[in-house]
Amino acid sequence: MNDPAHRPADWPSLHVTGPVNATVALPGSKSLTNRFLVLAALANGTSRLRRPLRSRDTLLMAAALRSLGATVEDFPGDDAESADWVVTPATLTGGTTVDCGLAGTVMRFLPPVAALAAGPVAFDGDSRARQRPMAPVIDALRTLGATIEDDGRGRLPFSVNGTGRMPGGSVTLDASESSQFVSALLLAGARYEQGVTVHHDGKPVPSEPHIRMTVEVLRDAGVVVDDNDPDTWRVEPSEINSLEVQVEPDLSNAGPFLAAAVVTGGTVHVPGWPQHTTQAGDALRDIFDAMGADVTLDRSGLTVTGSGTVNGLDVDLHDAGELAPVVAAVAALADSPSWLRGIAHLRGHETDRLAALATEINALGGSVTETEDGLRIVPQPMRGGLFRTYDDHRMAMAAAVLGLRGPGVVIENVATTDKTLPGFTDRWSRMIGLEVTPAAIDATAQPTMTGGA
Ligand SMILES: O=C(O)C1=C[C@@H](OP(=O)(O)O)[C@@H](O)[C@H](O)C1
Ligand SMILES: C=C(OP(=O)(O)O)C(=O)O
Repeated sequence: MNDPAHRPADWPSLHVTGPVNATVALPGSKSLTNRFLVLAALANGTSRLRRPLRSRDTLLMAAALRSLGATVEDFPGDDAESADWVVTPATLTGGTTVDCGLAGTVMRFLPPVAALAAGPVAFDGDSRARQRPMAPVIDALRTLGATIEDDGRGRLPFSVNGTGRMPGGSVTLDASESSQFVSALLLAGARYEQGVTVHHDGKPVPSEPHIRMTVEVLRDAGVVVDDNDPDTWRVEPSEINSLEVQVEPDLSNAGPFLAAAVVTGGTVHVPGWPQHTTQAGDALRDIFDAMGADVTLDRSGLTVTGSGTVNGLDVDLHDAGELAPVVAAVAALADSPSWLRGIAHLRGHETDRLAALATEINALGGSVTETEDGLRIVPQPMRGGLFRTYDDHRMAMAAAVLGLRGPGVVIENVATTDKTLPGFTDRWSRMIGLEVTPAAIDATAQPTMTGGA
């Protein structure tokens, strides 16, 4: 991958000399879409998901559920970009292999579902997925009655050898590396004979809004969940009601677009921003406000207007780690230093994001130091150059933000953004007012473009 001759589609990112002013509509939330798909496949009837996200992570989830026996069909909806998904559950059967790609939600949420299937279900994924932490889910499923064959490393690949039923019960695990370990067991737990009680024992669980999201979608589907005691969640055994839901836009994916307003002194409006949400991306409102932007949420959506100066900030992103790459990019362009804290767990994300951000921002002239649990960022004049993305969609999006202000930033393998936001380069180009043509995404052939609104 480091051999320039073999690098997939590098993209000279777009540099602007004036403010970015745009309205940017975003497709559905990855986290909500994949939770709804799982619950719909376990439900007591046919469900309909409106405006679901169709990206690599959610297409892998849909394909996996199909291979376990559920039907997931396209149905014309009211969103031109994305047909509805109609999901009809069926008795789950094994004898299949699940490709997790690099999706944490697939590799963590589906083994507890596979434990309910009759027959073996093999799990594997991208080479980096084989390094992402999984052991707490594997160990917990064994405690709850599942048989799992693995090589003892507590990582992909492994096989869940289901019998068509799961006893369930109580389990203690350490979810300090990922909230997804807890969400995974809760999502399937209602279908276990004794339900499930999950107790966390360890350093604080990251990404807590994602667990709240899990609890909320379960309750909306009629499942009784008790989360009154700290670090303990109890899901009662019950049916899961079929769903009729509209997926909110992905607020974390709004990050780079809103950041474009912040770093260029422009205005970006994201329609449909929910007034109430469990999405971690909602934290962008406070973050960009603290960085000096004007942030307004009203019925039409969220509007962020950059003031022309960008304040550095000291922020704990433990609850919203997936925002860190874009916030780091904005911080690198700020007028004063920043601390991003509480994000040691990002070392187990799509790549080691702390190392990757420090290495790549520094390669463009920045000054980023990795700390035990985050990043210290001291803004410096930036230069152009290749920004490696390590198969991480959010690294590519962070690079696009840097490229707005510094000409000559080339984003390696920009297609990695397909993980959660297909068509990223088209959407980005439209945002800054460029006509989108097929040639505009033929990265290697194009000079750096200068746009502006
Ligand atoms: O449950 C989810 O949908 C997610 C939980 C979080 O994972 P971690 O708790 O591993 O950070 C988040 O970063 C990820 O993008 C999506
Ligand atoms: C950490 C992320 O994804 P995953 O669901 O694969 O963990 C992310 O999208 O930032």
